[in-house]
Amino acid sequence: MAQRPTRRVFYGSLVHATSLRHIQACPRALIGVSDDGVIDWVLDDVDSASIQDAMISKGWQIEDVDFIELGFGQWIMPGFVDTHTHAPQYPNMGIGGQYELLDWLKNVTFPTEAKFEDVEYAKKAYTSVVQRVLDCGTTTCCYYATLHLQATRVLADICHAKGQRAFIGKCNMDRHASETYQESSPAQSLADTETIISYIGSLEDPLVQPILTPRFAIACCDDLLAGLGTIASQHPDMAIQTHISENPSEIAFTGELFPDCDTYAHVYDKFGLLREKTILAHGVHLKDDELDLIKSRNAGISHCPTSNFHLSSGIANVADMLDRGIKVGLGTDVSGGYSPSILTAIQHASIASKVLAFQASSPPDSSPSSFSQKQLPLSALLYLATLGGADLCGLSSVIGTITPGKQFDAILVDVTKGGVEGIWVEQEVGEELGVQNKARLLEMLEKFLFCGDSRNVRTVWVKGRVVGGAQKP
Ligand SMILES: O=c1[nH]c(=O)c2nc[nH]c2[nH]1
Ligand SMILES: [Zn+2]
Repeated sequence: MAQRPTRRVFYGSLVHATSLRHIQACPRALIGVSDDGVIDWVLDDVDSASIQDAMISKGWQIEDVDFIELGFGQWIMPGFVDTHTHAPQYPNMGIGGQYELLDWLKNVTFPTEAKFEDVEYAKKAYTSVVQRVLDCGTTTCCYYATLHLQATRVLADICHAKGQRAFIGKCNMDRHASETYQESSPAQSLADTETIISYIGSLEDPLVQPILTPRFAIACCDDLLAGLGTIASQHPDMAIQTHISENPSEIAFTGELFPDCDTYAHVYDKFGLLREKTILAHGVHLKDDELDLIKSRNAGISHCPTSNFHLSSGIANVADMLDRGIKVGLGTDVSGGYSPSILTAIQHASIASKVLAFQASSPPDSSPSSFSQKQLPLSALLYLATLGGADLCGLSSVIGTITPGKQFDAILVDVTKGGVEGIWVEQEVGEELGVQNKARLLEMLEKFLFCGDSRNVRTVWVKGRVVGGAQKP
């Protein structure tokens, strides 16, 4: 029996942000994806009559491939990268907004996370969390788990089985949490960290990687942070995630606990935890010298605007970070944030930048290369949600754009009525998408980013494998 072809060719629109300032919109692209999930070639503007010839020019025959033709109002774009979320907090989404951070942790979050001691509960909860995140179009996700070793294994197993690209972190937290939800000692925390690193390695899945996860400086004693610094030095390529400078009371308490450190960022630096692939969530109140330090260490920020608004933390000055050349990605930060979708983070990142712009006391920098005191353009929003997030995680050569040699982590978006009932886009009589109307494609993209939801995310691929979406083929 003839083998089913697994090479795929897509014909239709392609949209991606290749930099903070540039969106490439190709209304009639032809994309060849190899059977190993790697993008083999991309042709920018192909007339429908020339498809066969174009494929032959790449050495591909139409009979040997799955050929997928997109309709009007549909396009391929890179999957989203969520650079900061808490898998065990999904049961709490939408509640607790009356609190600020430290009370919210005590009253809402720690009691919920404590339930993940029960492995059966973890299996049920994490199975639905990971599928929900995938269906939102998030192909790469940086997950905080809880402090529990077994439940963290479960989260890694589920990402592995479902095919999500994921960073999985067992939380380190040996103080200032609660009697029933706190690790017993730094030694225990470090031993469990070594165990989870080995366990995730044993899955032999390049998509699923461990990430060191000191919860935040308040929750880790000096010995624990020092031990994590040692583990980090033994694994120079491993990613690290933590929280920084989210809320004034948190910053003040951190200062009391680490009187020898000039700033919050210096605490992590002192213990060797500030380096390339260190993902610092929030960074709402960072000072100049901290930003300099973060930049000099090549670490970056996960901007979590939904959470920053919901827990009344403040507004992170992303434009300033970008002007300084600091890496920035977006994070949903569920359940400080109340949405699992990066689309919501995009919308709130836009609002946050507008609020800062209209509150600014001086006129914006007139240089076109500066983002400061200006609203973030669509290109920057899309970049943060895709390639910027990938860069923060050390994956910019692997994912984040639809480029030959990268892996096909992508979503098929549909903003037509055929996709979902509602608003959306009507094709005008005689209207075709071609090079002459890229603007129409960009308008549809904008509509999706600001009013879309998971119903518009029709299919989701990670490394060429279908892993989610509203209408999986
Ligand atoms: O938004 C946050 N969510 C958390 O779970 C957390 N823990 C420490 N600091 C935190 N901030
Ligand atoms: Zn968080």
